[in-house]
Amino acid sequence: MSAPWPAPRGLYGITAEADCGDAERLLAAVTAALAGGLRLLQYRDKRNPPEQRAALGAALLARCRAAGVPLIVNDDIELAAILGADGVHLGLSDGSLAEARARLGPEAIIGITCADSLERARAAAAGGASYVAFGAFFPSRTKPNAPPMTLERLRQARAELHLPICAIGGISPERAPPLVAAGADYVAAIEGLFGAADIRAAARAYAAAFDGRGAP
Ligand SMILES: Cc1ncc(COP(=O)(O)OP(=O)(O)O)c(N)n1
Ligand SMILES: Cc1nc(C(=O)O)sc1CCOP(=O)(O)O
Ligand SMILES: [Mg+2]
Repeated sequence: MSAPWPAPRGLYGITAEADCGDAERLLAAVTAALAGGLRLLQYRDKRNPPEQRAALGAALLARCRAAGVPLIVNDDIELAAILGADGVHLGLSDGSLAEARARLGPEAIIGITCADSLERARAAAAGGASYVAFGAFFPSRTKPNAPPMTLERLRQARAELHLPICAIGGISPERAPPLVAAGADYVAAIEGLFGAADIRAAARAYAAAFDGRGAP
């Protein structure tokens, strides 16, 4: 059964490329993050061929279902459909929101990258997106060319938009609280979470930024 949406506010973990070469390592990392309070998981894997991504995605979905946490597939609408995942995340050069909605159905979680653009977020909201993502709030070693986004624009987005907002880009646990205070419902992290020596402790530290804040 699909996980409920919106998921409670909190940490949105995104799988690290470094873990995607080893299924055991990937599942151990995700299991630790779930134990630490991860609220959403995105399967982002730009290194493996389709068959391997289908196998890893299925294993991740089983793990997420057991924890009641939604699994979002990055970029690939068809893989999300084949897996029966909870949704898909689309950037500027990925498939369209309309195409994803038509393929995945009305209940699917569809997230849209808005970079630093309120205009794009307005269009995504009007087009039926489930959440919008802004970034990069800090320099990201994972995605060094992501354009910068400001806290002030996040506040504007929060004041105007009536759908969940995700913040992304170079976010460590220490950097999460001001983003949450400015209106982020989810903070997305790769390196700060899956690059941590203790992934469960890192997830807990992110989750602490949301203490006292309930559903979006
Ligand atoms: C939650 C979230 N926000 C933004 C992105 C970036 O998406 P995109 O711009 O398509 O870049 P890639 O991740 O595909 O390299 C994301 N994946 N997740
Ligand atoms: C995948 C991605 N998208 C971004 C955006 O700004 O849209 S930043 C980013 C990388 C996030 O990884 P880390 O937490 O390691 O910085
Ligand atoms: Mg993409």
